Amino acid sequence: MVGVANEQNDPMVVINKLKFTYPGIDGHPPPGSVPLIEDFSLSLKSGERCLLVGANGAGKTTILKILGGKHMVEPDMVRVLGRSVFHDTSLTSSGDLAYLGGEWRREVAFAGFDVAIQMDISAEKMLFGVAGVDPQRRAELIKVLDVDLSWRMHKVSDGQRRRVQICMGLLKEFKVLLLDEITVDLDVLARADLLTFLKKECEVRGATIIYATHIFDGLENWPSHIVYVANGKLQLASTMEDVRKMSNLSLMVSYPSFCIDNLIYTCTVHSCTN
Ligand SMILES: Nc1ncnc2c1ncn2[C@@H]1O[C@H](COP(=O)(O)OP(=O)(O)OP(=O)(O)O)[C@@H](O)[C@H]1O
Repeated sequence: MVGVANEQNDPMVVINKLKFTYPGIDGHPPPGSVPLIEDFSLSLKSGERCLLVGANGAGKTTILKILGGKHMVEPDMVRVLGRSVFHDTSLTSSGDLAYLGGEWRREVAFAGFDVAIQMDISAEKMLFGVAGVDPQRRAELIKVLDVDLSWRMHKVSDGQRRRVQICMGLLKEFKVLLLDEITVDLDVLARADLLTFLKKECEVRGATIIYATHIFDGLENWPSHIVYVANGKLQLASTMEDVRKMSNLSLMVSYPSFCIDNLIYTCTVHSCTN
């Protein structure tokens, strides 16, 4: 039985031989189905930043959703801060575990803020309407994300709306943050500023971040770990170049020298169509 994490020493996130199959209409895995995720293990400590990479449909979002407590798995397969995320909802309601993904309304609600984004409301009202936030942190985030407080949410562009979303999702001091490609709508400068802020959150506050992305631009010095999620057989790599060769991801071709010291975990992720 795994206890509650002592954040100084214990891993913040532990995935232990994770196995997962999407349930069928009766709530159970269809007979004979191959698990989408199998034998996936990963452990991350305070301060670590993990990139989750892989082709479309590889299972990155599924893994983040499991980590965010949205899909039930055996309690010992996934622990965040020493607790089972699916069973211990205080992890998310307290803001210790935050999830920022593609769908605004749901993800923000999931992080504890149930706010309708498209209504006629100002960015200021949204960002100052969240209780229990350090005003200095809020001011820093507004600056980092270059949010204009007078923006009306029903009139802004997708990228501007996205900035407010991210700002909202980061207002509380999370311990573990799950990011499912949230930077697609951001321009290059905004993305770089955000990545710098997130790295600082890990280095200064000891937060742990898992970030699923296809965009490798500007990430050369960002991660401490890279996890490559792939269809089919067990994949093993020690550098991003290895990942590039195995995955044939065209985006990585532009970054052949992208390589860090501490790397790649192994896992088996099967495509649903296998
Ligand atoms: N609710 C669901 N029920 C059944 N199958 C699903 C469900 N959600 C996703 N899948 C399947 O699981 C597989 C992995 O999907 P997932 O969204 O985790 O991939 P991904 O790596 O995040 O892809 P992308 O890079 O395109 O976002 C896909 O084959 C997808 O069709």
